Amino acid sequence: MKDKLKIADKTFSSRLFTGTGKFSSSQQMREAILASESELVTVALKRVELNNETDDILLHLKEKHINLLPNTSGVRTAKEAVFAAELAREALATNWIKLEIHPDPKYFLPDPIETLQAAEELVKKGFVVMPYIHADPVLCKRLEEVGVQCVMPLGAPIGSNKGIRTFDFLEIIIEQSNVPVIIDAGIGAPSHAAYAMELGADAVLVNTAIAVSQNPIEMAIAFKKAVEAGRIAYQAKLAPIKQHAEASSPLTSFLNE
Ligand SMILES: CC(=O)[C@@H](O)[C@H](O)COP(=O)(O)O
Repeated sequence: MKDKLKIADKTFSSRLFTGTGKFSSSQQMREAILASESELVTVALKRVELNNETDDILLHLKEKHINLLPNTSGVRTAKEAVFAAELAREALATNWIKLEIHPDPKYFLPDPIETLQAAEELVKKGFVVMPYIHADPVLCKRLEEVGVQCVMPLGAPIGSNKGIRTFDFLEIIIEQSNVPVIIDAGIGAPSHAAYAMELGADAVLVNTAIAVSQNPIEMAIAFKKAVEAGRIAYQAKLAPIKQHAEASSPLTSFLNE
């Protein structure tokens, strides 16, 4: 029995969210996403033809269980992000928006000031805001205060596949958060995703590691299983880490007899 994740008015059975970039074809993207059993799939507004019902990407994602999550990737300011979100709401009939403001072309690191400003405005306009941010516990609290529905701190830079490099700060964010924490970006292997879930993340978002794999469908299945395993381990509570060795079976009574 899988436990469910609730964000705003939606409930998810899968805690693996996926992206749509970097696949070698739309058909391959579709097959990998179906194999992942992901129910929340992010699409870059700049990549889809919003007013075209036959847009290739949208057409390949037309499934009852798939919720599309438009993202604002490509915008540089809060003003541009709000404009992009409004366009997406009108064209895709969803008030959900993944807020991404990363003007820096080398590391794509999110701009915290523009993100907070845009989040506040979008919440006031009735959006369910899912902000992509650095693993900054203070910013997470500020975003929560303005009414975002979750936070999406990065594990490592987008597309770097480096894994959970922000570990210490993610732990604080998870400890303090009153909204779901979704670890986004830089997750390069199923083991990274399992680790994120063992830490107590509510979900993870993975794109590059699945899309650029030599076999994206098999990799999507591996990520699905890793996320499930990590979640079960988190719920079962991991054994505490000890500084010294501790025998796994009792030695004393055997030696004393
Ligand atoms: C913020 C952003 O763009 C990420 O959601 C990205 O789509 C996923 O990151 P990876 O490509 O590193 O998995």
